[in-house]
Amino acid sequence: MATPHISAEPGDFAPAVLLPGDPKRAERIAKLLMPDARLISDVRGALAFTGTVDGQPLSVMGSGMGMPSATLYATELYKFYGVERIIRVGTCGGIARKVQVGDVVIALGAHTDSNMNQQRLPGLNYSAVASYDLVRAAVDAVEGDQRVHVGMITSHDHFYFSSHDETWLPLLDQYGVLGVEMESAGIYGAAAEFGKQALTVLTCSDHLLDASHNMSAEQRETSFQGALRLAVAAAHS
Ligand SMILES: O=P(O)(O)O[C@H]1O[C@H](CO)[C@@H](O)[C@H]1O
Ligand SMILES: O=c1cc[nH]c(=O)[nH]1
Repeated sequence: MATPHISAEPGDFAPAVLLPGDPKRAERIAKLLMPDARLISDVRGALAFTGTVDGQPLSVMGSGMGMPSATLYATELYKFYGVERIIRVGTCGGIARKVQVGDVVIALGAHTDSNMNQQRLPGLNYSAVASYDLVRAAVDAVEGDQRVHVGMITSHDHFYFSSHDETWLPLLDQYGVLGVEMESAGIYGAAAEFGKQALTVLTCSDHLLDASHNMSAEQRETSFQGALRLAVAAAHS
């Protein structure tokens, strides 16, 4: 029973799926965590793998960039493959001054300039929030001096436009927004639609108010170990 966008068979996905944006990051994560990982879908290059971590099944799949793409995959995983929890493992641009490049951000909730969730509940400014149990499991897994922030992020449609606007940034900082990315509000909305769980754990790859320590493109795809450990803890909690 393939879907239009996933060629896996029923039972191929584990109940918990890590969902990075980049399919190559999905492949790196699968190789890093699961010696027994097998490719279960590659439609449109959205690579998906399933294996085990410490004896527990886990899947990892690339979502592509932006809410339309990530929400489409989240919907098909929840609705057709029996997936119970999705943990996005991504990067974000830092907004709050206390967030430094390399820090981890656990997204309690995601504001958004997208209207995808408004289409679900017309007339409502829907609040897209993470699953409390997953937040708690990720926070419980923080060790020692690991720099981790827990709070709100914002999910934007544009990479190059509104979130980088000089008038917006101080306001977002004032209102406690930790960082910006492009998928979580959509994924959290899909989880709510199907009564499932979702969480986003991000690595700050660049800072919108101070570009001096920004990661290179390669670092953005390889500097996710700290976030990954928290994501796996939440996946298997
Ligand atoms: O690193 P990923 O997970 O792709 O996340 C961020 O990076 C991409 C933009 O460069 C967007 O997908 C944004 O959400
Ligand atoms: O969406 C994103 C992701 C990383 N950095 C940004 O500035 N924006």
